[in-house]
Amino acid sequence: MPTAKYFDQVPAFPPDVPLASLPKVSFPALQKNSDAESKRLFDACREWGFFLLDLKDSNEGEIMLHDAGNMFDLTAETFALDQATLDSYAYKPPHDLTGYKQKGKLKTDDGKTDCMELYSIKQDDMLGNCPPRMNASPIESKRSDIRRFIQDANSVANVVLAHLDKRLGLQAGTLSALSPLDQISETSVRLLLRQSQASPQYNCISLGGHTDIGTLTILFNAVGGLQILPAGHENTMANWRYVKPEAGCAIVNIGDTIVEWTGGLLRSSLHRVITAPGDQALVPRTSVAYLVRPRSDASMRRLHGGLIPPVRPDQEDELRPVNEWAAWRTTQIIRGELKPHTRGGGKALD
Ligand SMILES: O=C(O)CCC(=O)C(=O)O
Ligand SMILES: [Fe+2]
Repeated sequence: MPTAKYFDQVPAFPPDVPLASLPKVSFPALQKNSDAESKRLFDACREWGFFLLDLKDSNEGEIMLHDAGNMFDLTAETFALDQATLDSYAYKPPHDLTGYKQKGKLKTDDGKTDCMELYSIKQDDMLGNCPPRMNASPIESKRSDIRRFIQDANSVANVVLAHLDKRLGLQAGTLSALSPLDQISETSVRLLLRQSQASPQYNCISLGGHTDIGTLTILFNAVGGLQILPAGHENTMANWRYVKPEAGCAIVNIGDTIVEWTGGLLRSSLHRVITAPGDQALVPRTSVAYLVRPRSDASMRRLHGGLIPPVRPDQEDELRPVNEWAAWRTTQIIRGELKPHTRGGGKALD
């Protein structure tokens, strides 16, 4: 998450909860093109589909952490608005996910409903790639901070994508060219709030199990509650593992789109948010996510080259445009016709 300042404001993460042993990848080492760090990144994307990205000791990384702090402050300001005002910016699923989602709109794995408030901000709106939308007032007044967060998060994402290009044996720049800042996409900044609980219900699912639909996600949080279901494990309460947020680190995860593009080589892991552990449940839980989606004219078709296995004669190539595929998948999940599960992590070509 952001800087240590935000960790100092919340109770400590308890020592006695089951943790996902996520690899921690050094951003400055990736910037210096360390081959060992690049390999660790790739292995993490295949095994877990998740890793901690340590942004400290890098100028660009420290700026990113500062930007994320601004987004934390924006999250607090936005959700402090009264309910009627927030409701006037309500999102319109499945095609327009920009705006406010109140709690209780989504089904969780246990048949109940979620308790997470979300506000999605459209990248194209902030960058001027589309006619401006009217957002809640704290967002309107912080357009330049949001723009800076987007630009810096996009640069961080591109460092990660460049290493994935290299490890996959794709031509340099292949993945970043599929989500450039100057082209229309569904990329968004998502502000999330789980309110505090006076008498915590530790088994309460705040946001149901899902995989992220896009390319990759850069997530910042200071309070725990994010959990991953490790690959090969049945979806039972006992099998989920907490991710422990660390000061100076972002949490990065691979989305379904890269799984499709790589023929299942990289993993998109099932994750969810549950009540924060220990005393952390007593304070509001804020998170900020930069959700990278491909440019709207891209397709879900498998990429060619390098380690990516070609489509076999018994397989059907996925040819749908990215947004059509995303709307189809979102609708299927909302209707309960598809149960999200971990995807990818398959074998590479030798
Ligand atoms: O709040 C979190 O830690 C995770 C949120 C998440 O998974 C999402 O927004 O897709
Ligand atoms: Fe997610």
